[in-house]
Amino acid sequence: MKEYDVNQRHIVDLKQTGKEIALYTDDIHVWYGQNEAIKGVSLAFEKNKITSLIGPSGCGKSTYLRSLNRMNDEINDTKVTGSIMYAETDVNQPNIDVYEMRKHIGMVFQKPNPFSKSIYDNITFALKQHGLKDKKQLDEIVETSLKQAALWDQVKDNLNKSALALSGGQQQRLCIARAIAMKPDILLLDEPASALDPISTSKVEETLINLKDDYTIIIVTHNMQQASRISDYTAFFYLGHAIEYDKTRKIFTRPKIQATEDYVSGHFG
Ligand SMILES: Nc1ncnc2c1ncn2[C@@H]1O[C@H](COP(=O)(O)OP(=O)(O)OP(=O)(O)O)[C@@H](O)[C@H]1O
Repeated sequence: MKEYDVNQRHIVDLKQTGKEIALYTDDIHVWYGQNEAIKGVSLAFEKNKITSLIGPSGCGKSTYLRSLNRMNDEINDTKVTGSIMYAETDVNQPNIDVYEMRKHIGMVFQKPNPFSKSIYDNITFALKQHGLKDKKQLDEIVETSLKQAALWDQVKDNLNKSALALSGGQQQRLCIARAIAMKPDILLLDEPASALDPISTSKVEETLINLKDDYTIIIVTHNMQQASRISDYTAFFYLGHAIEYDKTRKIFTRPKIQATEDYVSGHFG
């Protein structure tokens, strides 16, 4: 089994297959002050597929994920270098309208974070901020997004109820509905099911599998079963590098790198 090559540029692997790429990063580095948390990650994400980012705690998965729609901009003393190519644009350039870009690259966080508003308002808030006023159109988007997030049947008669009265799993699916209401191309999810019970987790997983027809999904997960159940591709992160990237099946059955094998088989450390 091979040792890892920290300079491996996985975008080449996917580009060679001729698949349609929704987003790729080229040599991304992220610093928090003097601490370099991401040390040159080049990965590509195939359109309408789910890619899982896995790896031990502190290896940089969330940092990398957050860099993809510039959420690290919100953290003081953070520097991100390298390119993040989306629709032929490098979204890591300073002149990018981050607010506009996040309409295309949406995010769902680990802990469900609905606004303290009604279910309906949670979904329409950002749309209204972006200037959409037409009630009929807003109603339609609320219905479609909740259906896509597999929540419509449970809440359709209570759209004015507070989102905070929903269960944790329902709140997370509402957050997914809120993200997809903006019709992003790419959905970033940072351990979206880690705070949920097994039944809610499996509902969120089902939702994600169904969403892949319309979205490209990139998910950070600590749950190996989850990665193997839902994702088409998996990238293994280690000490700030993406040291192995492949079809999920291969990562879990025939990884090329010893550290990946140790991690996925639970013999890490
Ligand atoms: N807001 C921050 N400010 C300073 N350092 C940070 C910040 N967020 C993360 N780091 C550091 O960056 C490194 C990578 O952290 P990150 O959270 O990206 O890893 P992770 O793989 O997602 O971990 P986990 O699986 O535990 O969530 C760690 O050394 C962490 O301490």
